[in-house]
Amino acid sequence: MLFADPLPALADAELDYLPGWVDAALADSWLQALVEQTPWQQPELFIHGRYHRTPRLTAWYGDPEARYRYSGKIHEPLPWTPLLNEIRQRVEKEVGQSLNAVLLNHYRDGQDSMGWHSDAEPELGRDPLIASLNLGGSRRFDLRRVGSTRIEHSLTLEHASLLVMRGPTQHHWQHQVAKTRQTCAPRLNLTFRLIRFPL
Ligand SMILES: O=C(O)CCC(=O)C(=O)O
Ligand SMILES: [Fe+2]
Repeated sequence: MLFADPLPALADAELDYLPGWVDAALADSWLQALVEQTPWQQPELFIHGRYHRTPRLTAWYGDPEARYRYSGKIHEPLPWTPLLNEIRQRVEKEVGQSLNAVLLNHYRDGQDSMGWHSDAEPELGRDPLIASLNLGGSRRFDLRRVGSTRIEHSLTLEHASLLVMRGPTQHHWQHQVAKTRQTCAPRLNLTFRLIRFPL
C-alpha cells in the first residue's frame, strides 16, 4: 500500500473515511453559507448536577417528526434549507439509506470541543448509521472502547471529507473531538442521522 491506512480495522466497528468526498471549492462555499445562514445556538447542558454552556455552537434540522432529546430537553427540528437538503441527498446517495435529521456543530477554535459519547440514543434504533461531513479546519477525532479510558485510534478529519459510522460501532465505541492548544481554523461538522423511533 502506498499510504498508511488512516483507519485500520477496529473490532466491533464499521468506519469509512472518505477524504475529498466533495470538491474542495464546493465545500468552501457550503462552509461559508452554513456559517452565515445558520441560527446558531449554544444550549446549556445539565451534567453532574450543574449547568454548563455547550463548548461549541449547534443547530438541529430535520423532518418535522425528527425531535431529539438532549440533556433532558426536547429539541424541535428546524425545517430543511435548500442547501442542507441538497447535501442530505448527496449523503443519502453515498450511504444508500435515507436520513431525516442533521446535527450541525460549529467549532469556532481549538477551545471548542465535543466530549466522549456514542450516538446510541433509543430514537436511532439498533446499529445506527451516522454520516459525518467535515468542513473547514481539520480536527483530531479520537475513538475508545465503551468502558475504557484509553484512546485506541485517532484520525484527522479534513475539509471536504465524509466519515461514515455504521453497524455495531455506536454500541461498542465512543468518540470525542478534544480541545487543543494548536491554532485551528473554524470547523463545521454535520452528522446526518435517521430518527427511526421519533419521541
Ligand atoms: O465534530 C465531530 O467530528 C463529531 C461530531 C459528533 O460526534 C456528533 O455530532 O455526534
Ligand atoms: Fe457523535
